[in-house]
Amino acid sequence: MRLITVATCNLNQWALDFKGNLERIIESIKIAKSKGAIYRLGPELEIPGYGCEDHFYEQDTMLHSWQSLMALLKDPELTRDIIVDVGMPVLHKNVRYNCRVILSDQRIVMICPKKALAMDGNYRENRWFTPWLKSRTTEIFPLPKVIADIVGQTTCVIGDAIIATRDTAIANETCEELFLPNSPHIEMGLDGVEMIANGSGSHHQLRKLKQRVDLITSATSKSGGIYLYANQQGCDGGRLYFDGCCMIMVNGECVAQGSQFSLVDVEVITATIDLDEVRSARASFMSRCAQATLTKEFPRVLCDQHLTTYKGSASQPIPIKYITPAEEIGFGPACWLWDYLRRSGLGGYFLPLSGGADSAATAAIVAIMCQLVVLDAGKGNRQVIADAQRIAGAGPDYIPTNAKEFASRIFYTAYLGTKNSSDETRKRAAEIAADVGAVHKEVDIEEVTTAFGSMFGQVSKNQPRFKVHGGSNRENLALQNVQARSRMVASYHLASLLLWDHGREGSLLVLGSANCDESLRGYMTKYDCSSADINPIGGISKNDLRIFIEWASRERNIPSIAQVLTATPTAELEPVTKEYVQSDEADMGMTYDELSVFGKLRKIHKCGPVSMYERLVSEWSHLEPPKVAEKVKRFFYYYSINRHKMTTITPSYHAEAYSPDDNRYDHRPFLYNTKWDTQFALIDELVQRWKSNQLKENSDSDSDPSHTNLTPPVMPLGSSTGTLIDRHL
Ligand SMILES: Nc1ncnc2c1ncn2[C@@H]1O[C@H](COP(=O)(O)OP(=O)(O)OC[C@H]2O[C@@H]([n+]3cccc(C(=O)O)c3)[C@H](O)[C@@H]2O)[C@@H](O)[C@H]1O
Ligand SMILES: Nc1ncnc2c1ncn2[C@@H]1O[C@H](COP(=O)(O)OP(=O)(O)OP(=O)(O)O)[C@@H](O)[C@H]1O
Ligand SMILES: NC(=O)CC[C@H](N)C(=O)O
Repeated sequence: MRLITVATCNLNQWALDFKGNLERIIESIKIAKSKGAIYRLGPELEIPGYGCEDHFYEQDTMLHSWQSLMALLKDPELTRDIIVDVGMPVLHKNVRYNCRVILSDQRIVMICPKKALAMDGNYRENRWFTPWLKSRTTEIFPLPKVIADIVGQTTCVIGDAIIATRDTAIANETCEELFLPNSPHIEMGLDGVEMIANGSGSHHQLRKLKQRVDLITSATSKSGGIYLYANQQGCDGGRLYFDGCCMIMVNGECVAQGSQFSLVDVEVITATIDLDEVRSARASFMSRCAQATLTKEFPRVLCDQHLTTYKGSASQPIPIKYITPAEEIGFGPACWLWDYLRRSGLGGYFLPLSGGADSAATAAIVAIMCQLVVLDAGKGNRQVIADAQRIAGAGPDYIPTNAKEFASRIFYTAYLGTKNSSDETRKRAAEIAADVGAVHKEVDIEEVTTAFGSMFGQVSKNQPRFKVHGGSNRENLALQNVQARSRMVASYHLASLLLWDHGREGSLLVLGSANCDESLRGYMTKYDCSSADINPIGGISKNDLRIFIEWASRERNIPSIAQVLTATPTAELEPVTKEYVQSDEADMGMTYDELSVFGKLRKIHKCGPVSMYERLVSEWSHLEPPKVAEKVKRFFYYYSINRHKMTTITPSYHAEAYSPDDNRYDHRPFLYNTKWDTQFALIDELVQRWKSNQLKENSDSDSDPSHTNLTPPVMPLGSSTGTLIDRHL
């Protein structure tokens, strides 16, 4: 047995919070050492924080990063008997790299720049960094004088190399590199690297953890070896929630796993691994050995440390813990809201609560946040207790022990009724607020909207009417929108005064609750309650929210929210008559299920109108192509007339791959030709072609007595012939 004890962590870093970031790094090193680890891995760019974005251009960010590194090197204890692997940006020959810096015994062993940058979806690393493209090449890096003065070392190695200790070989692979078809761990593993250290900055997305775990499992089961995975955890200043889940895997099995969602700022996990297990697995895998002998060697940088011991016992495999999407929606946004609140310096949240599904889900997420705070306070988490005391405006003796009681200090809701509001939604809102412990107000905003009516009377003799009263579409929309917009102004007014009214300092953050699907369709009033400070559910589809509501009502002690599942979603902006009750899906001209499909095809599968039509003709076999064409065209029409609303959409928690958030994720124009002339003309041609084929087939079958199948077949994609443009040319 040759045992090695290693540590990795989840750190809740915050962009540009150099002091806090350094404190958390130091704490993680101390914990790792106290658990006997000889290697400590931290998240990607942990020194300045992963999300510095354009601040990476600033020389100040470099300067402060070196200052933090200097602090780590200055204290002889921190790097004694342990290899410390930290992430920071490094400028080499006037080129900026996203690097791992390897420290040992107050020396810099080497600097490993990231070789493949993350550039899709939310990631734009190539905007600030250059990948290290010189495979198996190292150069001399002259250390800044301040560092050289401390460590007595003037240069170190930078580049694509392996760290060779006296008894093993270790290499870095940074975040995105794990996701590549040709990951560094493949060649490095073949070249004898026994442990890969991956410091990541990887964000949460619903159902994504499995992909990450599968990649690490496959990396270590195919080639054998140890894999250390560290991640940022929390909101580091943007829309993303980094979901931790630090892990240690050996030969395809997990031996330690950290939390995915947590309020703990520093979480260190360790495992003791028998290196002989790795050696034996590899050396008996004969076809791998043959490949290994052919592998071109990487440069090795020596680190004169002995990492293994013969004493102790190895950690045993554990099952990987996955949670359900409903739990992910509950815990991810709740942790994000907590980080946002404590870091914003404000005194709590305000939510306009309508008694409908979306604001009910948002209220439930705040309730779960309060539950997590109470749970962590109960475990003695001093940071959580201190933050809770400050936010709640309570004294040093206050310890939150009851989630509803804590909510009553930091969560305010209001039902903002007009004459179109129903008793049913008003009652539901009050019950939900009581269930989550919020301070709830009922405010009548009818007078405010009437005042807008009088204002219009000053400029016109015409008084707009609702459609049900004989008004036009335009009048109908204007009368709806003034109610919705007044709610937004009322919300900010209440948020700025409610704490004052309760004799407390500060003000509240306004929560928005537009979901991903209605944003995509633009079924919302611009600058209404969708224009809030932040929105925990803006990246979540209506269907997932329903799953979440069902779970939260059952498992998180919020029974009243279950009522919204059976209620018809309605904006309650139009008068109810005997013949008419406003309903979301009827208004939108499409169902939430259909919207989810359109959303995924548009964003994830990169479909324009024609490809979407073609895909859906084959997937929606219950509909005939003319119906599919109508639905696709309707979707693109509404999507494009409302796209401008995405430019001002409230920043929301990114949770869904088909999020339409224009600001960071889904970059598109916001002024479209909403006629889509060319695109819709081709769809019409394809429909025409289908109709002609139908006629032909019907007439063929009429003349063929053996043909008994009367159901019109759906034409397979690309099988059509004719004189029209062939899409598949
Ligand atoms: N191309 C363009 N670029 C930039 N801005 C553009 C624009 N076209 C219109 N606009 C602007 O956008 C305005 C139209 O958008 P907007 O005012 O939102 O109004 P609009 O989209 O016409 O109506 C809002 C819709 O949301 C529905 N809704 C449903 C459920 C809840 C709520 C709610 O709020 O509670 C609302 C409501 O029933 C209605 O159908 C125009 O008046 C103009 O100011
Ligand atoms: N009567 C109301 N009182 C308070 N807030 C309201 C009211 N009506 C609407 N809102 C706010 O405006 C937002 C958008 O309204 P909309 O009718 O679109 O609701 P929704 O998206 O269907 O959500 P919900 O299911 O919460 O009603 C709501 O989520 C809520 O925050
Ligand atoms: N920082 C990174 O390289 C992250 C990229 C990676 N694809 C992820 O989502 O986890």
